Amino acid sequence: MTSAPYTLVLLRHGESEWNAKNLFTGWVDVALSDKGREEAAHGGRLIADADVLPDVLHTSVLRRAITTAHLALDACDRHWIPVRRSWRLNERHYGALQGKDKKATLAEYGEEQFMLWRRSYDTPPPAIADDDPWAQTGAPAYAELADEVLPRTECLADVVTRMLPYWYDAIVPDLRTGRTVCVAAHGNSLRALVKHLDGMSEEAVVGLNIPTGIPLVYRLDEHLRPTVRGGEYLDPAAAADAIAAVANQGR
Ligand SMILES: O=C(O)[C@@H](CO)OP(=O)(O)O
Repeated sequence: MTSAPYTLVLLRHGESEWNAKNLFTGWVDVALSDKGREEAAHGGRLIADADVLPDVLHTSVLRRAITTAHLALDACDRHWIPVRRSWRLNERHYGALQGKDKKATLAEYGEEQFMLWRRSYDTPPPAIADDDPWAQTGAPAYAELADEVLPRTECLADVVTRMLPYWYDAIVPDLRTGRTVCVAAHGNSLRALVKHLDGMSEEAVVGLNIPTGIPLVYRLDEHLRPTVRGGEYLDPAAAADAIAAVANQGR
């Protein structure tokens, strides 16, 4: 059997208020719904039951990931572990689609364009205008980001490019010390990370969806390659249902 010295726990935030309303969210800083808070605490109980207690936490700077991590870690008595946050783990910036209804967007632009924007690897949605109410221009959370680095839209390829430096510079060093690392992030930033871990092609990642609130555990070998491709969901049956629900959003 391949030895697996490193353990990585990926956690997509629980359902957000905008997931519940079926709105494109991206960098808009929405809260968890009550169901999302429940999912987060349940995720923490799954982590405790599977005995993959995190030693260190990395989150995005968006409250739905931060709150999810807090509730999950509280539920498994790991609320006290050190934490680092980075915009590099944020959800994909959804450009001018932020705040738009998914169903209405599908009806207006048709299946092909809708899926190109949602899941194609390298087609970003139209850029958001700086004076759009859902733009992040001037937001204090990004005050340290140079204006030309602050995204106005992103495709998944852009997320891979901005996420990987954080993987190598912040997460990998924690794994290498033998700590169990929890990464609390988002559907598309975790798709970018899973693509990297599993060595997925650009074509294959189009079909990858990550469910909310169900921990996904990767055991990694000495080269940081997964011992099980795709990792292992701590509740595989619930994950399968939730993956189908994410894939069908807008319909
Ligand atoms: O709206 C978003 O930011 C994301 C995640 O909720 O949606 P999608 O799954 O459509 O990429």
